[in-house]
Amino acid sequence: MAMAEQQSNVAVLGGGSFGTALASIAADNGANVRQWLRDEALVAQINREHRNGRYLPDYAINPAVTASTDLKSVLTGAELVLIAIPSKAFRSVVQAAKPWLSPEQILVSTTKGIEQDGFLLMSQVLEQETGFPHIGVIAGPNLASEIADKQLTATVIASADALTRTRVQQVLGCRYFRVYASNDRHGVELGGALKNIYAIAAGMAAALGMGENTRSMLMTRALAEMSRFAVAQGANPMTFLGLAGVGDLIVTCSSNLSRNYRVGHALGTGLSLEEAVAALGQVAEGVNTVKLVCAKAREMGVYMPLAEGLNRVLFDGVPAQEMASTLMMGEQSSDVEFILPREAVQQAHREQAHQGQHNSGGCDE
Ligand SMILES: NC(=O)c1ccc[n+]([C@@H]2O[C@H](COP(=O)([O-])OP(=O)(O)OC[C@H]3O[C@@H](n4cnc5c(N)ncnc54)[C@H](O)[C@@H]3O)[C@@H](O)[C@H]2O)c1
Ligand SMILES: O=P(O)(O)OC[C@H](O)CO
Repeated sequence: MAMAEQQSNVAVLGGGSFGTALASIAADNGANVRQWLRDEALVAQINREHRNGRYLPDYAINPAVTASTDLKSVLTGAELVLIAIPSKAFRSVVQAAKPWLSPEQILVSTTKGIEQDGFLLMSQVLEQETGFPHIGVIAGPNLASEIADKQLTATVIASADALTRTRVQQVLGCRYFRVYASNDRHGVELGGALKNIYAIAAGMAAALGMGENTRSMLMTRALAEMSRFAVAQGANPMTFLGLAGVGDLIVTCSSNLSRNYRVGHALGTGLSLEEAVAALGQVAEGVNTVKLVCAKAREMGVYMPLAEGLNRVLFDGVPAQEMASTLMMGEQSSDVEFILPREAVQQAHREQAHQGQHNSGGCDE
């Protein structure tokens, strides 16, 4: 046993790649782990072969993980409940689990998505459904297959509740998985959800043959845009300097292991959205997130040219090649607006124009 101080009972809801990877970490760390999933055949395979042939076929699962389709037996006696269910099904699974949840338990969402009705993040859904005090989220640069391969990885547990932060650090922190703490739950959760949008754009840019300068510009301006949105939603901008902000953005915008990146790449090669999603065969949360975030940004008056550009490519039939113009036609404003506000740059431009000293700044080819 690594850092866990006492043997704990952990429940994982979800039989996908991340749920399976987290279940195995907790078991590697000495916990009793029970994993809930709906598919009887997959349950049998996990228990018999210690392998999840549907989502992580190439990796061994710690034999201490026991899978079941029975929510009651999985949840009863669990100190920590990790929920790794796509956002569209998250609430219904929490509702089904509710009879066996209790206020003493620590409930942690690992899902990087947004619920359409009310623009709710998954920890808010947990709060609404249970009203329990120990609620947190896990987010960070965490490609499930790399974790399953025991590649050195770090994540963030975010909660206003110190017990939640500490216990998750103890239960999951081990020689290949580091767990850093944050009390900005909203910022960390938004970071995880928002970066999926830009991972689609990055996959698309790669397929279109754009260079490293372009990729760097895309990721950096994405960081400016997502932190602008999150701050307008009440998050702390400093959170975006951390693993759940720039950390997750880097990995998801750079890796073919990311499902969001792969959807973008498929779009960039000319597939339609339906074809790209069908080819993936798994959930890419960013497809839904971009629609919800653009609607919310318009409502709040938050400037998000990259997300808007991607939204048009995904849903309005605009060719993927036009993503490039989204990058180049937006306002030339402040680099880091938490240092030099956008409004100050805009005001200076207006004053220059007013004095007739303004140069169009355009450059042809
Ligand atoms: N895969 C990763 O690398 C990774 C890493 C970090 C976070 N996440 C986040 O974790 C969440 C889950 O990801 P994943 O990779 O495990 O997803 P996945 O697509 O691999 O699997 C999701 C699981 O949920 C189950 N499911 C779907 N609808 C359900 C329903 N109505 N009722 C019960 N179960 C249902 C599926 O059968 C599957 O077992 C996602 O929101 C993702 O953003 C994923
Ligand atoms: O496969 P994706 O695109 O859902 O991304 C996985 C994780 O969020 C990376 O941290």
